[in-house]
Amino acid sequence: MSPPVVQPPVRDRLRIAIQKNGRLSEPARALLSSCGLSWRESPDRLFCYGETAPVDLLLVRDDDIPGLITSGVCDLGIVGRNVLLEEVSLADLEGQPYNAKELRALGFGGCRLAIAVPQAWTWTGIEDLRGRRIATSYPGILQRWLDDAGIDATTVQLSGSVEIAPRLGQADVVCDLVSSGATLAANQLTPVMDLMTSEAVLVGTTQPLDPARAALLDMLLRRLDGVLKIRDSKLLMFRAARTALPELMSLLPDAESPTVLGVIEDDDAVSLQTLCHGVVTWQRLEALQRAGARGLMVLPVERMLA
Ligand SMILES: Nc1ncnc2c1ncn2[C@@H]1O[C@H](COP(=O)(O)OP(=O)(O)OP(=O)(O)O)[C@@H](O)[C@H]1O
Ligand SMILES: O=P(O)(O)OC[C@H]1O[C@H](OP(=O)(O)OP(=O)(O)O)[C@H](O)[C@@H]1O
Ligand SMILES: [Mg+2]
Repeated sequence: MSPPVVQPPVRDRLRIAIQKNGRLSEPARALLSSCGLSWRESPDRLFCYGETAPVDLLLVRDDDIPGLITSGVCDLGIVGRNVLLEEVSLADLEGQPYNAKELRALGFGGCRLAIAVPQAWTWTGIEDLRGRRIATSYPGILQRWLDDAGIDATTVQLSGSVEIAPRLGQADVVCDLVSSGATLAANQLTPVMDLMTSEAVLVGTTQPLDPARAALLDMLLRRLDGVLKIRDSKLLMFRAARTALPELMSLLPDAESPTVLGVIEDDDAVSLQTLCHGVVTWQRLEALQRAGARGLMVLPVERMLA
């Protein structure tokens, strides 16, 4: 007799997969903490039980995150867009649909996936890749990009240290992640074309969630939107002559709905407060001061709910 099929119990807690060790681990945790989540560490440090909300964390290799979501083991994940797009591309090349998608871009882990060629080459354009061997850890993204461009080339799949492949004679060029460009330069390579720009993204399933988890996801997205919106925002306050307002406003193109208040016993003066979404540098403050602003104050914004 075959063993009975055991259905997994219905989960009423949300489960988020993040990278265990690596570039995205700390910023991902910090972002979720700033959404009011906290966890109890388990002895194995692989599963963290949500304390302030029924939202648990799973700590894994980043490559495993998309699969954990498509298989329904986790509801959400934080991973580089490059990793998600690779899985989407591989499914697409096989004519399969993919049931996970990017829900939010998170503004950290920025890098790009680029083609880089030996510095000795004179690069004339994408046609130069025809018939070449390209080393990469992203065969799916690369293949789709080559197909779109109608270029026939050979992919040499490597899981790391891709930049060394041309020097070892394994490949002619590389297709790898670039941030500062230091690794390429150290290997005498020059970036010539970008396939994509990447940053950490929140990934979720395209399948409907049960009502309990759907409500938790809604709550998390609302908090996340509030955090992302104000992350680089500051509350700016100053006083000025009423007549100086037009010039001052022209210096604040990123100011959101400024509030202008009257000043007691000075009809010609106003007090202004506004949310600035760009970075408020000393140079900006000095420009405002030259235009007549006085008593300038820049205040951090801790939370915002639309
Ligand atoms: N040099 C870089 N600068 C900025 N972001 C990067 C850089 N390299 C990679 N990233 C981004 O950070 C993500 C994680 O990079 P990391 O090197 O930690 O991954 P990994 O070695 O594959 O980790 P894991 O052990 O979890 O598999 C990448 O998928 C990419 O989105
Ligand atoms: O442009 P740069 O700032 O030099 O960064 C790019 C390098 O960073 C990543 O490698 P990582 O350091 O994670 O090593 P690995 O991929 O071999 O694990 C990426 O794979 C590149 O090799
Ligand atoms: Mg990885």
